[in-house]
This record gives sequence, C-alpha cells and structure tokens, in this order.
Amino acid sequence: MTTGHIPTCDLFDRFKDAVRYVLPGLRDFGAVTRFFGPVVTVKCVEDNSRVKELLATPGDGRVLVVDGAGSLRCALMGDMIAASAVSNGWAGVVIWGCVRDVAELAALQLGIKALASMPRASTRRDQGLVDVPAELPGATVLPGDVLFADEDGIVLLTAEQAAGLK
Ligand SMILES: O=C([O-])CC(=O)C(=O)O
Repeated sequence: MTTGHIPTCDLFDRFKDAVRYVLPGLRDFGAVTRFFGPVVTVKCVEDNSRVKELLATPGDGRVLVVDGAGSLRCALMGDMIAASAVSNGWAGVVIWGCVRDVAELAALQLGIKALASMPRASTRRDQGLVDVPAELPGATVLPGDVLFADEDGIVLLTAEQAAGLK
C-alpha cells in the first residue's frame, strides 16, 4: 500500500476503467483537500448515530464513507463530530448527504467531501449499518476499499489494486 497520496488523475492514467470513480457533485468542506485511506462504510438515512460513534474511535488514517442516500433534509456531521474525527486520527469523511457548521469545518485538518450544507441536524434514533456496501454517486463502496480524494474528484481502488501501488 502506498504511503502517500496519489493524484486521482494519475490513478486514471494508470488504471483507466479498472477502478471506480465517484460522479461529480460532492464538494470539499475541510481544510484538507487531498486525502486517502482504507475505507470504513456506514449506511444511514437522516440519523448520524453511527457516524458519531465511529468517528469517536481510532481512525488510524482511514476514511469514513457515509451513504446518506443523498438526503438534503438534514446534516449528518457538524463541527463537533468532525473535530472528534481529527482527534482520533481519521484521514477524511465522504458523505453522500449534508454537513453543517461549514465555517468551522473549513478550519479542520480533515478531508471532508459532502453534497451540501444544511443547518438542520439529524435525529439520532440509533439506526444505521456499519461495514456494509455503501453507495456514493456512481460507485458502490465496499469496506476495505482504498479511497483517494483530491480537487479533481474521488477514486476507489480494491485493497489488491492499492497493494500494488508504490
Ligand atoms: O450533532 C450533530 O448531529 C451534528 C453536529 O452538529 C456536530 O457534529 O457538531
């Protein structure tokens, strides 16, 4: 596995269509715009219980992928949860859904890509699935995939593909 970020365009040049690409639409909200790491997945709709729990545990340089089914009705992460991700060593959080506290997120040393901002928080009902196949626009993400993100977009590799990178 590589020890550094590889530009997503270089990954295309190397792998072409053997890797997965997330369709455009997710924006950068964190101070870090280039990040990579093995993926942990969460599937949750308008309930960020699992997101809060996971980001309070050691991240070890991993990236949390949140399949929020694209809901624009509430935010799945704000500055408190994101700050806990930073303290716990997560490399990034990619959310098919919304965030809030945008001004504070912009100051955090964390990669954050999400659809949009929304002041309304989610309602925690202790629901959501961890380590299951998760959808991002145009790509299915599996636990253990390796995600590379930068200003150009997001690319997903299998662990085997990532193992071959220098
Ligand atoms: O608590 C939430 O649901 C989201 C939030 O505002 C935070 O992370 O600060």
